[in-house]
Amino acid sequence: MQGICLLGATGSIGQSTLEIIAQHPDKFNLVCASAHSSVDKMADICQRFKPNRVVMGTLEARDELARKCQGLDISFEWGEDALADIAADDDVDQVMAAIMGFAGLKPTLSGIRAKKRILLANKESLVTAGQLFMDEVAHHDVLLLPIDSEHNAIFQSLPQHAQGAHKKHVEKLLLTASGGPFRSWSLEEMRHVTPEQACKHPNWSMGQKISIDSASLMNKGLELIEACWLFGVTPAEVDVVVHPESIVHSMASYVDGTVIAQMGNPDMKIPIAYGMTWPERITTAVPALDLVSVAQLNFEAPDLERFPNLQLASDAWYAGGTAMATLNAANEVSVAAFLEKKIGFLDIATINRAVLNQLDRHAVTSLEVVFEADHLARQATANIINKKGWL
Ligand SMILES: NC(=O)C1=CN([C@@H]2O[C@H](COP(=O)(O)OP(=O)(O)OC[C@H]3O[C@@H](n4cnc5c(N)ncnc54)[C@H](OP(=O)(O)O)[C@@H]3O)[C@@H](O)[C@H]2O)C=CC1
Ligand SMILES: CC(=O)[C@@H](O)[C@H](O)COP(=O)(O)O
Ligand SMILES: [Mn+2]
Repeated sequence: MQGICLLGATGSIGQSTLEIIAQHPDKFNLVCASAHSSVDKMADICQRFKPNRVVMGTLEARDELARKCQGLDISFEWGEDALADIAADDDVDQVMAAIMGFAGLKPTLSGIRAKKRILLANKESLVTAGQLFMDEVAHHDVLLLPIDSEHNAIFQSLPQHAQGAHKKHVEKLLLTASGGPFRSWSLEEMRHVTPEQACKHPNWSMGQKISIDSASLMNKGLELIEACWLFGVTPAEVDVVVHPESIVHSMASYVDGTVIAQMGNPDMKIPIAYGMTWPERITTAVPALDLVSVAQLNFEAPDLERFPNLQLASDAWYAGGTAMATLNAANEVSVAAFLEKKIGFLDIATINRAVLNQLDRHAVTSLEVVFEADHLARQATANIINKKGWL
């Protein structure tokens, strides 16, 4: 029986993980769970799964949850320290890192330091603190399994004994991108899109932030950096390929001309279950892929002029140091501003570029340096957004 700590239990990845746990009660036990403010959703989780410990983002949310769950033998906690503590809980074997954004970094590091199996959905933690993150993984000899569908696909497409930094015979990684809801839209058409339109991903049902990132191709930019850290490559060794059907989840291209791909219906329960049971596999209740009904798989090159975020991510990688934390923070703030209808869709990339160019880059010598870069970039982004006529 594997004890699970589910960070971000009320989100999209959280819900899919709970489905896998519910399908296999003989294999998994929800020991700890967290959410930020979704009290009602968390109350349902508590009633259904009866974890030992639950952490909410604020004291108010914790108190409200505790009131709703009276009679349940659960420790109700709140705040950052408690979040880091549940990831290191003695009864936990695996930590599913599924918090949205930079807020996922500290608790994920806590799970690594406690030598738990890490199921990494939260790409922002690896993007912002990549070298430190991977050093901690190596230092604590931790099993890090990528849950992000593309990275999970690459992991499955690499030779069995060539994970991590070793990529014997592998020439390139082929990272697929759906292209998002505006794949074929002109810049003029994208100028006035609403958050509702941008959140309508053609193939995946996901949280708001990652849905906007998919629409602006910042998700692919973050994933490019994520792939570099996970598999020990540079952006020059990763080709982004737009594949509107999201059936091929990514590929590894070998020196002899072989390309190995992982395919499946677009449902996150597949990579989640894979991570939870690797090197074994279990059933997921996801329908088998019917290639005859899919009929066509299309591929095209990404358009960096209409989707400049992808180029910005590559630039940030090559700039190195805190540049990636800066870009990520700028993007988190600009996406939130777009969702609040304070800025337009195309402004996201314009602001991201301005912040990346404006702030100094520093070597990442400690976690504090990353947090400082994140803080400064959030401030700079908010200043740009609040400044009238910033364009
Ligand atoms: N959804 C998907 O299919 C995929 C997601 N990912 C990655 O997984 C992560 C989660 O994505 P997704 O599930 O879509 O996101 P959601 O927005 O659906 O869920 C986010 C979860 O994080 C919690 N949360 C939000 N802000 C904070 C915070 N400041 N502190 C603590 N907890 C917080 C939320 O709690 P509350 O509900 O209370 O707000 C919720 O439980 C992201 O990093 C995303 O990029 C990667 C691949 C695919
Ligand atoms: C499910 C998943 O992993 C998402 O990151 C998904 O890949 C988003 O799709 P695109 O960013 O390719 O549109
Ligand atoms: Mn992905």
